[in-house]
Amino acid sequence: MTYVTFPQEKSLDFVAIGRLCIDLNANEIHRPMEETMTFTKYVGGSPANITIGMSRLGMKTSFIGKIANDQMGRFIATYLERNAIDTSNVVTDRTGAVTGLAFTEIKSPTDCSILMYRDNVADLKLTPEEVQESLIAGAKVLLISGTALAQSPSREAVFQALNYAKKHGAIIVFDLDYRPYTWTSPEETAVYYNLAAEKCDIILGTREEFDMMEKFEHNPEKDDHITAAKWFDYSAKIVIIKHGKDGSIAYTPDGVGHRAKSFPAKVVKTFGAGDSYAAGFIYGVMQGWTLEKSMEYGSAAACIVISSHSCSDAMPTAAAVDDYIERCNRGEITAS
Ligand SMILES: Nc1ncnc2c1ncn2[C@@H]1O[C@H](COP(=O)(O)OP(=O)(O)OP(=O)(O)O)[C@@H](O)[C@H]1O
Ligand SMILES: O=C(O)C[C@@H](O)[C@H](O)C(=O)CO
Repeated sequence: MTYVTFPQEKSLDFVAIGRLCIDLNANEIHRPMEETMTFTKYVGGSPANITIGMSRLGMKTSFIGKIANDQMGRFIATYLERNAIDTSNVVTDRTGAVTGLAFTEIKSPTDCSILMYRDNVADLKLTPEEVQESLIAGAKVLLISGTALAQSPSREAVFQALNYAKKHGAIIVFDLDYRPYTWTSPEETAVYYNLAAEKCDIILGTREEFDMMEKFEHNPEKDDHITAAKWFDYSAKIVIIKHGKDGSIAYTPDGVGHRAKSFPAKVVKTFGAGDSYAAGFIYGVMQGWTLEKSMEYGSAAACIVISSHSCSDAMPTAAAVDDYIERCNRGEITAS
């Protein structure tokens, strides 16, 4: 059964809008940040990571965002270009804004956290006038990510991108990607997330992220079916609710909850799971695969990333995901 039909006549497979920043991942793992002395620098930001994942899987990709006019900004642009991502709508800030930094603390495979430096960041300064309509008009998929809704003018830029996507028939994917740091109140967060979600075809989030969106709803049991059902009255055709290592469920308007098996992983750290899962899943549905197969592919991509030190740099190719699934099926990979 096909739940989403992609506009095949468009030449660009995928464009994302939002955060481009830097991850500084602790080299000395299994210790707190206070005792961590060295870090490795990677491109970061959830929508950037997903775009890198899509490009590694062989899709034609582009990014809409804003970078700082400094060495970090240039590092990001160069990395995207080296990964075959079109940067024609990556704008350079001229106001002295800086690159967002995410320092990651890896205390154990299950105890990881992120310390964010996000004051005056360039990515939140993208304006609606800077979003190129022609780019979105030529894309099969537009992905938005919740963090870009946290402040103006980036918030308006995302809504403008949504208007263009609706006008030109791109499939819209919303990765909730809720990071509390840049929001001022839970009420503001819930209102803007809900307004954006109404326009989206595929919504992906963790149970906790959907709880945040349900601030003004009645769902005391945190029932996934109730959560998903609301969105089918708007534009949604697929709502995925993720439950960490317990896997994810994709709900569809026919009331079915699709589940896929998850895979074992030798976990180094948990962050990046959601981004690689999103890339693998979107790639799968764009190939016309079943939701179950697409989710399986996302889960395997996630396992590869959480078994690695980085998020962006560890995004796998299609051959690497196929190989991981085959090795799991042969029993060659066990959980850590
Ligand atoms: N420990 C694990 N072992 C195997 N697979 C995992 C594990 N953790 C996550 N996954 C896979 O990754 C998918 C997404 O993970 P999760 O629900 O943690 O997303 P997330 O919270 O958005 O991730 P992130 O930490 O990047 O924000 C899961 O549905 C599962 O398939
Ligand atoms: O959310 C961030 O900006 C940090 C990311 O760059 C990091 O790679 C991550 O958490 C992935 O989800």
